[in-house]
Amino acid sequence: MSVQELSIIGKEPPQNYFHKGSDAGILDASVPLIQIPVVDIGLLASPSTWTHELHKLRSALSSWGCFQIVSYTKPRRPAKAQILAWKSSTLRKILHEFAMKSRQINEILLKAMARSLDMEENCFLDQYGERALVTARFNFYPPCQRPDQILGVKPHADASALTILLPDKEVEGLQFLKDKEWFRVPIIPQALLVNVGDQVEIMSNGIFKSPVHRVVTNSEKERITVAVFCIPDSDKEIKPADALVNETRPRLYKNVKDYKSML
Ligand SMILES: O=C(O)CCC(=O)C(=O)O
Ligand SMILES: [Fe+2]
Repeated sequence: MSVQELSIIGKEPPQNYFHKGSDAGILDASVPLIQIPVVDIGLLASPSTWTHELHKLRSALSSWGCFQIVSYTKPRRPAKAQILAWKSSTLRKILHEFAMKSRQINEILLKAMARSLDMEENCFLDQYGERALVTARFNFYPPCQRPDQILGVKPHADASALTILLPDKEVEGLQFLKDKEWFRVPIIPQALLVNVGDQVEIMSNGIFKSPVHRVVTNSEKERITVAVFCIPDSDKEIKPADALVNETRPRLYKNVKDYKSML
């Protein structure tokens, strides 16, 4: 029987679902809120508006490794793809549009991240390659009777370059680890959550952190999220950008290739 079915009939999940880490038995859904900025992706598009957003981006990524994005400032003309996304009705079409949009967001953000470190804007994107992969994972967390002992997802860091998460509109659950403490992500309507994955940590020579995160469960409500993993071309060598290696900041990572399958 699946955990979803067990949850419906009110039974506990098998033992391997019980959290056994150092904070086992005290899983806390009410940890402090994360202090990360909301970046307006529309403002990242032009030199006249990007300075403040780049500053926020750099500080969020070097401390937390994540931030939220919104698009309050609309592009001058809505892209055709955007209009299509509203109108299309089948999951296949919507998912395709979402993947395409995620690819664009990934590109805009990798350029902005390079600029925020005063580097040439294609520094990260060039490593990314032409045959990059966008994979989406649907996460369904059924209500769980033992939220104090059972995690939805165990602590991990993502193997992607960037991860773009479409959070649940009503139910919190995602938490990030910083300085050995857990912080929860609030629900911000219309926002996407972006976190750095291991491969951007490598490219940035450790300046941007790939944060450890986990998902706690809820006793009453189910939670659904879609995680989009942006993954570099498996033929491309990923390495710390030359401009970020110097005498004061030695190279911290070896070159990696097809990193996702190395794990
Ligand atoms: O569901 C979430 O909030 C996050 C899921 C996650 O971390 C993952 O799929 O890698
Ligand atoms: Fe994750």
